[in-house]
Amino acid sequence: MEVRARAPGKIILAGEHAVVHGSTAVAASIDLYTYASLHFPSPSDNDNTLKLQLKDLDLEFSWTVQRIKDAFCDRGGCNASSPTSCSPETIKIIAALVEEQYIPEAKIGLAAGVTAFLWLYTSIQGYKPAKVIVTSELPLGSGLGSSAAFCVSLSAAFIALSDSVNLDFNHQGWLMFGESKLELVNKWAFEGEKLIHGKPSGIDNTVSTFGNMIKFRSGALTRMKSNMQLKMLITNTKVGRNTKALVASVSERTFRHPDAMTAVFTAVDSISNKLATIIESPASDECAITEKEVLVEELMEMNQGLLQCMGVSHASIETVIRTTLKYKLATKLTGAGGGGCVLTLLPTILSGKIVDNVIAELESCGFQCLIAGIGGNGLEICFGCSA
Ligand SMILES: Nc1ncnc2c1ncn2[C@@H]1O[C@H](COP(=O)(O)OP(=O)(O)O)[C@@H](O)[C@H]1O
Ligand SMILES: C[C@@](O)(CCOP(=O)(O)O)CC(=O)O
Ligand SMILES: [Mg+2]
Repeated sequence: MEVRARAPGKIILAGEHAVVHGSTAVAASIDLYTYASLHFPSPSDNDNTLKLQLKDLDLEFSWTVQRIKDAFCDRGGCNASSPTSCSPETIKIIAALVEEQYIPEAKIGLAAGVTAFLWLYTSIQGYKPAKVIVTSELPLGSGLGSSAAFCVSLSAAFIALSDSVNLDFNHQGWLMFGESKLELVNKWAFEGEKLIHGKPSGIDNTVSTFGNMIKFRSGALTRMKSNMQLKMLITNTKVGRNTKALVASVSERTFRHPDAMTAVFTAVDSISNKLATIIESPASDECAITEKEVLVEELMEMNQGLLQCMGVSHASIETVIRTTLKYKLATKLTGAGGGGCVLTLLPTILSGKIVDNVIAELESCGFQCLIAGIGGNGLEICFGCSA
C-alpha cells in the first residue's frame, strides 16, 4: 500500500512576521511542491524499520521500530484524529533519536525537519515499519515555505493511510481531501511547523493545505477571490537563513520596544487589508488594472519599509530592491527575510524585453530568478503515483 501527497510552497504578499503578532497577512500558494510518499512493507519483506529518505538531498535516516518503541517507552496508541503538541520531554526523546543519525554539518538545519517527521509519524501512525520518501521543488530555508510544505505533505500521507479515513484507493491521479480532512492535516502540520519554527503563525501550513490566496489573522483564514492576475518575479538571494531565529529576533525587538513595534504591526495590518481589498475588487478596464498595480506596488514598498523596521531585511535584499528600482519596479522580501527570497511585481504592461533585462542584471549579481504560478491548488494526494 502506498500513497503520495504533494503540498505547495507559498509567497507572502504582505504581513510576514507581523502575522505572528496578530496582524493580518496575505499569502498565495505557488506551483512548486514538496512530495511525500508513504509505503508500508509487506510481512514477507521482513523489514522492521522506519526509514526517511530525503531523495534530492541524497540522505536516508533509519530507525528500527524497536528502537523507537524503547525511546518512547512504548507510550501506547496513537491518535490520528486528535492533533497534539510535542511536549518538551518528547522533544528530548526525539532529539536523541535524531542525534543517532548522520546529518552532515553543512545540513544540520535538517535536524528540525527530521524531528517534525518523527513526531508526526509516531503520533499519526504509531510504531509501524514504513518507508517515507520526500522530494521537493522548493529551495529549503528561502522564505517559500518549504518547512510548511514538508509538514503538510507528511501529515497528509500519514493521515491518508491511517485507520480513521475512508478514501477511494482506486482513484486515478491527484485527489483532493474533503474539508474536514484538510483541517485535520492543517492542524497536524501546524504541530510540525512548531517544531521547526518555534512560534509559527500558521499562515504557511494553512496556505499550503488550502491553496489559492488567503487572508490570515490570529489563526483564522479567509479565502480570497482574486480579481487580479498578479505576476511576481521571485528572486532567491541564495543567502541562507533560518525562520526560527528571525521570528525570535522580531519578538526580542518587540520586547525591547513594545510601543514602536505595536505601531509597526498595526501599520502592516492596514497594508494587508488594503492589499486584499485591491486584489479582490473588480477592475473594469486596462487602465483600472494599471492603477491597481500602482497601488499594490506602493503597498509592497511600505511593507518592505516596515520589515526593515523589524530588522529582517538584509544587504542582499537591498541589492535586489536597488536593482529593480532602476527599472521602476517595486520589491519586498517574502517569508522570514534575512536573505532568502524577494518578490518584484511585474506589471502587465511591462515588456518581455525589460523583464529579461531585469532578470539578467539580478542573475549577474549571483541571484536566481523564477516566475511561479500563483494561487493554484493546495494539498493533493495520489494512490497510483509512485515516488
Ligand atoms: N524537504 C525537506 N526535507 C527535510 N527537511 C525539510 C524539508 N523542507 C523543509 N525542511 C525543514 O525546514 C527547514 C527550513 O524551514 P524554514 O527555515 O522555515 O524556511 P522555509 O520554510 O522558508 O523554507 C529546513 O532546515 C528543514 O529542517
Ligand atoms: C516570518 C513568518 O511570517 C513566515 C515565515 O515563512 P518562511 O518559513 O520563511 O517561508 C513566520 C510565520 O508566520 O510563522
Ligand atoms: Mg518555514
